[in-house]
Amino acid sequence: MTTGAWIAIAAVLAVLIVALVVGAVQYRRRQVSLTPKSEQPEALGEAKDRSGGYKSAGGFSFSEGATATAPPKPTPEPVEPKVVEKIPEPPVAERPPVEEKVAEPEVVEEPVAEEPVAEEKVAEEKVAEPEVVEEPVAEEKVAEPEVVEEPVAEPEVVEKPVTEKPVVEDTAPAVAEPEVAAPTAAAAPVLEEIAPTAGRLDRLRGRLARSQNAVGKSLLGLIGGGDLDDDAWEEIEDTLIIADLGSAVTDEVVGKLRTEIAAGTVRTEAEARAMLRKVLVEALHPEMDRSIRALPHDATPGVLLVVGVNGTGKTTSTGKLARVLVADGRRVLLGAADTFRAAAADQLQTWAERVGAEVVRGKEGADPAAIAFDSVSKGIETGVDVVIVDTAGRLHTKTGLMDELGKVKRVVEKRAEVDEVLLVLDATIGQNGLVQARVFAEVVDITGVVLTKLDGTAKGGIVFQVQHELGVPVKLVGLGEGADDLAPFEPEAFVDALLG
Ligand SMILES: Nc1nc2c(ncn2[C@@H]2O[C@H](COP(=O)(O)OP(=O)(O)OP(=O)(O)O)[C@@H](O)[C@H]2O)c(=O)[nH]1
Repeated sequence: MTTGAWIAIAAVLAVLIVALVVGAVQYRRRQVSLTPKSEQPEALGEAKDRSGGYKSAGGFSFSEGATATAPPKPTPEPVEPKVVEKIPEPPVAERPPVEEKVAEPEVVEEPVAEEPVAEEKVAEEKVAEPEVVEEPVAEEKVAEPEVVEEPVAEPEVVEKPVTEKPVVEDTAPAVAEPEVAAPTAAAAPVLEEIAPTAGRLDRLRGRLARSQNAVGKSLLGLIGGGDLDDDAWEEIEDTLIIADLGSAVTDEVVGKLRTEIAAGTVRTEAEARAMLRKVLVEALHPEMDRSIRALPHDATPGVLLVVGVNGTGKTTSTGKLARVLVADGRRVLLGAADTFRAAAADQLQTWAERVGAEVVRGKEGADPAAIAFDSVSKGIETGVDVVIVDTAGRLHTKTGLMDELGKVKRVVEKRAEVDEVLLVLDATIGQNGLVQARVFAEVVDITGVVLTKLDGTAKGGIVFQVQHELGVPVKLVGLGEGADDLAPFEPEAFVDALLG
């Protein structure tokens, strides 16, 4: 080979070596530049912020609790022994998926996982380790069927549990059953978009108007019709009674209307309308504080108890309220203390998952007070802004209710002050709702009322009566089965809807 040929080969080799070196350097650079990204993916940041993106402009009014209900108690450390015993022990197996932890670092699940089935431990221990989302045990199987029926309002909800809980293999030892954890572990929670909370009552007003402004129209027709004789006044009274205002409020309203008419200030239809509006708004006591005491204070979360008879819309209203709070940027924990119906906890859990709230639940039949206690304990431990406890509302006997509900409140107060006790009433049952309200009011200090199903009745007048009877404000109204069909109650807007 000639010298020239050698030189050519050497040159080619040199070029190859240089190319290899450059290639290696670039490859390493790429590796290095990828690392930091993988360590802090932006997506994670978003997932961690459960309420990010859901900020709302307002509409609902939240405040700090403090004075309304029973004054905070000293907080004795030891938990009631009974409570402890009933607390359902979470099977270690139920651990939530890894992604969940990523999305919600504060979530309690971690500690739970490390916990053996140490039920016999001391009370305090349990208190400190609320079992998040688990309930194996045979009883659950029995309750299975209910799960299927429950998700009336949210089809997707239903599917999860159903799919994951294949009619429980009757034989296997329930305790180890993984299906129990299914709903929790059920895939990465897809946070839903929450409808703007501002101006909700206005937006939902049509639903009220549809069913109720017949009342307003008839009143306007009578009052704006000129001279009012006794028959006309009687008809006005009947209209108000039929609309469920009750005799006391009806008397009050009619009395004021008579005074106004006698003063001769009402000469036109517009004036009649303005006068009627004023009298009805006054009867709704617009001066009452309707803010929801859900904000944290004194380093503890706001604590709300939601009470009411089963079927009135307690769980649904709890879920809707959680959505509003999350939309307001709050971290929410829901306590499924309605252990009377197996599906109720699943239902609540689904509501929570849809907005990224935490849940504390126990198995069916567990002591509601224990779950309520654990919920508040966990809420304090994880530093959430508000804990909402959905209670069971069996109304078998007044005594039973007294015992159960009274105990729930007492036990919760060992950990934190109860800021708000919301009584959920179904507007469609009219007078019966009032009877229920009286019973509950005797058991716990109701601080506010949530009137549901106002979209399905022409008897919105129950609002007047409930406030008059209980002396507490209607704070929220349910206007549909949709997840965001909950609105703050505003007397003026309500009367406007009534008058059409
Ligand atoms: N139309 C209408 N339906 C409502 C409203 N609020 C709740 N509901 C429906 O009422 C039914 C009962 O609601 P739940 O929340 O399960 O009632 P609950 O009081 O928790 O009953 P339990 O879970 O048995 O304790 C469900 O079908 C809800 O969708 C409302 O404002 N309007």
